[in-house]
Amino acid sequence: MKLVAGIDSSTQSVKVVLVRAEDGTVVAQASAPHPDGTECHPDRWWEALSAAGRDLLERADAVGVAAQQHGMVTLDDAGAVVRPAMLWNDVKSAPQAAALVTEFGGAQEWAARTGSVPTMSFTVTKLRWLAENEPEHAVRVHRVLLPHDWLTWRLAGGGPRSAGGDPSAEPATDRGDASGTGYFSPASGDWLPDYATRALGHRIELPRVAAPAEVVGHTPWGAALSAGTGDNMGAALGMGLLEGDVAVSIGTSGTAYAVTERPSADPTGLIAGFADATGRFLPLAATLNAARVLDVTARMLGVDPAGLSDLALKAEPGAGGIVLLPYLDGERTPNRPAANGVLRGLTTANATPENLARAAVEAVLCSLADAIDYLRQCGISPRRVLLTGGAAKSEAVRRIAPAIFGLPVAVPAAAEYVALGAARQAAWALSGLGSPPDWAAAPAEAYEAAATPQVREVYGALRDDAAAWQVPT
Ligand SMILES: Nc1ncnc2c1ncn2[C@@H]1O[C@H](COP(=O)(O)OP(=O)(O)O)[C@@H](O)[C@H]1O
Ligand SMILES: O=C(CO)[C@@H](O)[C@H](O)COP(=O)(O)O
Repeated sequence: MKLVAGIDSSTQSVKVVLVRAEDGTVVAQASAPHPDGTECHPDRWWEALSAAGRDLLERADAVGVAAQQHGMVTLDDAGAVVRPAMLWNDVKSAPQAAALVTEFGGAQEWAARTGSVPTMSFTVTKLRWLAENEPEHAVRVHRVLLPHDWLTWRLAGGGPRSAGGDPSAEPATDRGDASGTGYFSPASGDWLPDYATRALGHRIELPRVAAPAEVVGHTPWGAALSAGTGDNMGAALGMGLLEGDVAVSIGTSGTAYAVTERPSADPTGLIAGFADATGRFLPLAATLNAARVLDVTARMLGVDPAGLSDLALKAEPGAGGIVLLPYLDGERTPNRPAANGVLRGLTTANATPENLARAAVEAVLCSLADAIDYLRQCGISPRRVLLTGGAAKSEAVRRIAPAIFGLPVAVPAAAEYVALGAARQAAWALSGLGSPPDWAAAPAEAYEAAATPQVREVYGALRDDAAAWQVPT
């Protein structure tokens, strides 16, 4: 019996699953936390992976890594990390994003060339930030990798000699994760090296873009390494998204995405035109404020996640007139890097823990309902939503989601879908076959509810009221 391991190196933690290659049955799994923040030294990911993967990875015949997208891992000519990676949720490069859009021909041109109009999440904007703010680091950058590329390279023995690695090992990436850099064309599958050069100020080495089922190297114990991918592409492969399905993930980020046969190029920038991990495409809207909005609301109310859910379900739809705009740490979709959260409609009568909890759940879901609408504007017609991510464990989120989305919601059985997608890619690479192995779709719990468009209307009025969310400068 062949075993494959899948890794999800996400913002808050790393998860490792060991599964049977033939049918995807999980044999063992483990996780370890990552440090909090919007920058992280890649060595911390390696240490967490080493802790969680102990006793699992070495049992695998093949390993695949999926990881948080966009993070900028800078290496010098000896393969050493130049500075901590700037992550997708780091908003420092918002001014550089706006400048690059203008400098490289405007939003239409960016969408046509790269599939996306870059916000501060995209790697290219972080390159420009580095050039402008840390020239002493910028000048040392020889190679730029994404989090999953770097971890795959380390698993293949790559790394600086000081860490026992081989700096000359050739790194690889896949078209899914490459499409979040801002210097790659998802439609053609080629790097756009001039974009990276112009952003940073000098030419850099980029990883080879591997085919979806390629073996890109081997671990020291002989396991095959698949190309790996970004976490959202991993989840799409792990869940086996079908035509008509829109996946909504509520983790550190909120995402809504679908698998399509044709590339997308949205000049409004609301939809990122990513590639997927199978040779198709993954148009996606990503928000910065998702599960953490629920975390901080629970903390304010002095309850745990289950307590927040209980409170929210005791309140009526519309939270007694309280509405929360959840752009707590600036927002990416829509592009409002300087926004903060806004709570509107508090009265002495409605200011209860129940209504505050409900307002937080409705806020996160309304921002993701907007994301689903942006997908519709790109020609996607969702028939149901597959709800995943850490906050999909919340009963309130599950029960309120169909009312806010106006769509049936299916919650696949609790599992690490990003890590399972990485494992499925590894099993595919191991098989040498033309398509991913047929693993049975996970059973899903169905949730339906009467739509509450009035909740979205009140939310939409606050979202569109710039005077309310603009922070005075
Ligand atoms: N029962 C729950 N109710 C609400 N939120 C939850 C629950 N369980 C976990 N979460 C939240 O899920 C988030 C982590 O989700 P996850 O998808 O693992 O994140 P990421 O992949 O971005 O690191 C945390 O913010 C955590 O508080
Ligand atoms: O930036 C994006 C997608 O474009 C995020 O979805 C990241 O990929 C991080 O995801 P999580 O840590 O929330 O899983």
